[in-house]
Amino acid sequence: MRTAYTSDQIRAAELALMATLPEGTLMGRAAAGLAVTCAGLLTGLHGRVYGSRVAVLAGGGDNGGDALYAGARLARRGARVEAVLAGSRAHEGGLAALRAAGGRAAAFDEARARETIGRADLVLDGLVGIGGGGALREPYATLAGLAGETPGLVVAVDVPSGVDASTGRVEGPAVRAHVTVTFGAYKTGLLVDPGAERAGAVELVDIGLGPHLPDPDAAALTDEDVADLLPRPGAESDKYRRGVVGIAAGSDRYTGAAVLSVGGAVRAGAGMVRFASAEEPVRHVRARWPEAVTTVLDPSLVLKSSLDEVGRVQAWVLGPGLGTGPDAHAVARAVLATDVPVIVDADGLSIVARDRALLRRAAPTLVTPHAGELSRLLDVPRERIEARRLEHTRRAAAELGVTVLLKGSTTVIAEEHRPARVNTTGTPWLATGGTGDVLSGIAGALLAGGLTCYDAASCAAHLHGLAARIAARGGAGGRSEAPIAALDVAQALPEAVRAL
Ligand SMILES: NC(=O)C1=CN([C@@H]2O[C@H](COP(=O)(O)OP(=O)(O)OC[C@H]3O[C@@H](n4cnc5c(N)ncnc54)[C@H](O)[C@@H]3O)[C@@H](O)[C@H]2O)[C@@H](O)CC1
Ligand SMILES: [K+]
Repeated sequence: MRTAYTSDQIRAAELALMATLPEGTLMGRAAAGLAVTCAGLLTGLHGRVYGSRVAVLAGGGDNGGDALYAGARLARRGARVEAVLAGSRAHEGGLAALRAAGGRAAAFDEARARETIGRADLVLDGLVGIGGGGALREPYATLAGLAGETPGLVVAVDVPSGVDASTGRVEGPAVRAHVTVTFGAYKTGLLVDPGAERAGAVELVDIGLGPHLPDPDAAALTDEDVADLLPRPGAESDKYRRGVVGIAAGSDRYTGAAVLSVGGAVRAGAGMVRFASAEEPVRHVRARWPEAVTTVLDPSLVLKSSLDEVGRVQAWVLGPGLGTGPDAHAVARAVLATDVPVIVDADGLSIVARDRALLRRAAPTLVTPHAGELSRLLDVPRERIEARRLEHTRRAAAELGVTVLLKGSTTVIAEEHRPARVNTTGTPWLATGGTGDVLSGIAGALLAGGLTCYDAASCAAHLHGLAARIAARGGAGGRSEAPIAALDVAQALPEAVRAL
């Protein structure tokens, strides 16, 4: 598991560790690790460090200190290092080390900074780290913009400047790095968009913080974690024990979403799928997935909140293509009145946004909105949600008393009193119609298989992203990606499980 922390958590751990070590030890470790990564990148570019040009953007705090000390190490290996000092003061020790190693440094001057950055092979962003707050002020903002114009590689020190290390929030100009070298532990803002996207590849330098770290603020599952969590059939298993998932989706008007959700559940390893809906979607599901046991719902029974005719299930998926009219509302009421875990997705979310009381139930509930749907659930503008994804996912979990999976560029999962989970798999090709319906089916299968909402959501997102990548590459070994359809994602699920 990759665990991540807020700035405050990191700072507290650093203080505790620092108290046990001679002054300067931590910065020495950080700068040494940073210099090794930069030297590796420069060697990759030119075959050597000697003679390469490095621009160090140094803020007034310790983040600038790290960058200046790393610059000094590169200068000692023959790099031509020039530092742009952005603050009214610079880290004294770092600046002296850089100068002693033959590097140059001067206070910010726009024309000169443009020239230095414009000819650099590598720009080291040491403007602000975990001490940053709010939008970058001048001249930091200008320098963050100039870093975007360099022909060279951009390496962010600890976090890309302009990205909030605790949340991934970006308010104004921010550095876009090829590589971020982060110290001691991952910061949550490096895993959550828009910060994650600004960070590029993240490398962790161990500075000995481990024993001082508290419970994480967020975590990302690895393939191994998902392999361990995934319910797998044993010799004793039969279809009932493996988990029966009920899917209440589709309507005479929308049949595709139902087919995709059932496909996700079948391919993710449900013991059995019971599909309940109107006549037309039932016909489509039977034609595409003969494995599913189908029931045409009698509206009068649903109105009495009875789903007895469907048979026993261990979890329900509610919503894809369901519609939002009175019949759909009755189905939602009946499903949410059951005593098993329920995933509410798509139209199901529109229904509960209008009738929040439906979410007050004893059994666990997982909601899987995208930003627009979460905007309706929380009554917060979509743009605010996009800019502060983690914060709003947590808020929804607390306010609604459910587990929340927010879909999007990085999928975030929140449940009260648990670290947020951040998904790291996927491909931009996933942004296509119907993939969310497949996700609901996968999560349903895992929930019916016995996972909690929190684990089912995290594992479903992981597998979904992995399957999408495999589908886009035409197989686990493929190198370049191509467009995919939602059904391709469902079809690639077995290969994703095999690849874990
Ligand atoms: N505390 C420690 O033990 C260690 C800290 N390290 C480094 O130290 C960093 C934290 O250092 P600091 O606490 O000095 O803080 P930073 O250097 O991250 O930021 C503080 C500086 O940024 C300026 N600043 C803050 N917000 C700004 C904004 N919006 N616009 C413009 N300027 C802004 C402040 O005026 C101050 O000069 C870490 O990110 C890491 O790089 C590492 O050396 C490892 C050890
Ligand atoms: K930085």
